[in-house]
This record gives sequence, structure tokens and C-alpha cells, in this order.
Amino acid sequence: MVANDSVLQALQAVIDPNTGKDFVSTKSVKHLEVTGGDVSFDIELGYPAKSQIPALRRALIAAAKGVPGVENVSVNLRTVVVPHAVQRGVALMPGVKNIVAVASGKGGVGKSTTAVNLALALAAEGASVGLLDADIYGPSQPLMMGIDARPVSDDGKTMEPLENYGVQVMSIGFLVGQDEAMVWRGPMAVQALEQLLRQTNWRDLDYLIIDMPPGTGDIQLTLSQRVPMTGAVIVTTPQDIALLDAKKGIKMFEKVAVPILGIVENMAVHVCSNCGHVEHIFGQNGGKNMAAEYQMDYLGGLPLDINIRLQADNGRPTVVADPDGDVAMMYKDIARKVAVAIAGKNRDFSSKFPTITVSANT
Ligand SMILES: Nc1ncnc2c1ncn2[C@@H]1O[C@H](COP(=O)(O)OP(=O)(O)OP(=O)(O)O)[C@@H](O)[C@H]1O
Repeated sequence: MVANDSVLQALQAVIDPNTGKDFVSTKSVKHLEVTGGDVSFDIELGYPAKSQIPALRRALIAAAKGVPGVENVSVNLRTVVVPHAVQRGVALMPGVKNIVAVASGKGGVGKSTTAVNLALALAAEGASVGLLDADIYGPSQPLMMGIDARPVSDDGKTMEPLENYGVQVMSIGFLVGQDEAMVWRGPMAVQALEQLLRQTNWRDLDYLIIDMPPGTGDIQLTLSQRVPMTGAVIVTTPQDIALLDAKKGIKMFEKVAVPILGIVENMAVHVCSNCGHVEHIFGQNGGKNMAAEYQMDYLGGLPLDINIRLQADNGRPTVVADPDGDVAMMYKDIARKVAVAIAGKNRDFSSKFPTITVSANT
């Protein structure tokens, strides 16, 4: 007779490489059933991990089979992404569980390229993902996502997102000419971006990635206050670190109590396309040091690589153009860290509380 406890004890030896903890102590083991020599259980992950599931399943089965008396093991691993807490006083949006802002202290650091590859990497791992291009100064997502169309509205009030590579997309660039959006002043830009966000019929998203306008001005600050954000990812380049721009971005999110999920260092090293020689043009470890200084996670560094630009410009960003290549793996690794960081945050319980209505007793 095999005891449930013996199985659980054996499973504790399997460490989730993403969280560094075992599945039993994170309460990810569900529905454990032991009947004679047959063991079955589910593992519920809080983040998408399609590519890792076969290896995890093998490790869990091997661990359970190590218990004397166990003959057959059936494991079902699945991902359940839940909504997590956002800024106090800001309500979640229907159909969107977690919003992640991708921001930068200044323009041109590769924020949009990082945002699109992160969105595609999360989708590749099995999540339901949306991408909102809020970059009024250079909406590049239509080009990078290979979408040349206008959104349709069935009811005259809301718009359907466009879709490619399994990601739902809305961009300011679908609706207005670039020179038109560029000249918008603060309040007008915020209103337009909020409408773009809230009047899109996002369909059941685990994650909505927002490609923020670059910089830390009024528009960015107001959006970070009003949009229900689970967290922010800051994209920097080594020069950006030197100029303190990235630090301004960090301060902005701190001011509005949006947690920073980590820092991505872009164009950190140059890889020679002829000889493969790796060169740290702007010095080594800038991003890592900054992350340590601010007690934040360093999510990863991307090289300055001509293919990243060419693939994005051709409407097939690296994660779809070369999904098993080194660079795609770097984006996937960063995306996984982002999702795991989100899974570790407090859940949103706002919908669980009853609404209290105060009425006058006359
Ligand atoms: N790691 C990289 N290697 C090579 N080129 C890159 C890399 N990251 C981004 N680029 C290229 O650099 C340019 C700027 O990138 P991107 O548009 O993503 O920056 P951004 O920070 O979003 O800029 P903006 O502030 O204008 O929106 C683009 O042409 C892009 O293809």
C-alpha cells in the first residue's frame, strides 16, 4: 500500500528550475490520487512553460516511480495564469489578467523590439497574449508584427484587435498617421492611448504587453498611474545607463507603485557578423550593476545583432523568424523570468470583495 505522503516526499526532490523551489512546497501538486500501485496527479504552473513540460514530466514521473510499490504514474502539467494585484485604487480590465509595461528612459534603445519579442515568446510558451503599441512617437508594431490592416468595429464603439503569430495587436499606428500622433500634447495623448487600451475587445488575455512611449514625461507618468499594471520591464542600453535615463524610468514606476519586474539590457555586446568575435563596446556588466544597485532583477542582455533589426523590419521578429536560435532563446528566457516574477506576486482579490453600497435611511 503506497501512502500519499511517500509520493509527496519523493516529488519534493524535483526542483522547478524557474522558481528554484520544489512543486510540493509551492502547492503546485493537485489532485494526487494513489490507488494500489497507480499514482496520478496534476501540476499547476502559474506561468507558461510549454517547452519545458516534457522534461518536467519525465523528472516527476521518475521521482514518483522511485517510491517502492509505485508501478504506473500519470502526470498532467498545465498552466493557470491568474490576475495579480495592480496599483491601489485602479480596477482591472475585463478580459485582461496581467498588464506588463515595457518602458525605457529614452527613445531608440530597442524597447519596441524587446516588447514584440517578449510578447511572441510568451505566446510560444502557450500563453494568451496581447500587444498594445502605445508608442505615439514611433508606432512600429504594425511593421514588426507584419500587419497592414485597419481594425474593424462591430458596434461602432469598440474595436477588434488584429492578430498575427497568435498575438492580438492594437496600435496607434493602425488608426492615425505617424505625424498626427507625434504632435499630441499630454492630455490628448493620454486620452487617446487610454481609449485604445480600453476600447479594444481583448479576448481573454493572460498577458497584455504595452509598448510604452519612450521617456518619463507626463504622458508616461499618467499612463502608469491610470492603467492597471502588474509590473514593468525597463529596457536599457549601456549608454542609457551611463546617462542615467534608465534610472529615471525606474523612479517613475516607483512613484506610482508599479513593481519593476526587471531590467533588460539591449545592445550590450557586439557580435561580429564575420568572425563571431564578441565585443563589449560600452563596457561590461552595466545592466547587471544597475540592477544590483536598485535591488532589481537583471532579466538578460541582448547583443547588438543585425539580424534582430532585419527580422523585425521584415515583419518576422527573431522569436518567430528563428525560434530555436540563440537570440530567440535569450528572449524566451527573459519572457519566462517575467512570467515567473508575475506568478510570484500577490494575486488580485478585488473581484472577491463584495461591493458595499451606502444608502440613506429615510
Ligand atoms: N539588439 C539589437 N540589435 C540590433 N538592432 C536592434 C536591436 N534592438 C533594436 N534594434 C534596432 O534599433 C532600432 C530602434 O529599436 P526600437 O524601435 O525597438 O527602439 P525603441 O526604444 O522602441 O525606439 P522608440 O523610442 O523610437 O520607440 C530599430 O531599428 C531596431 O530594429
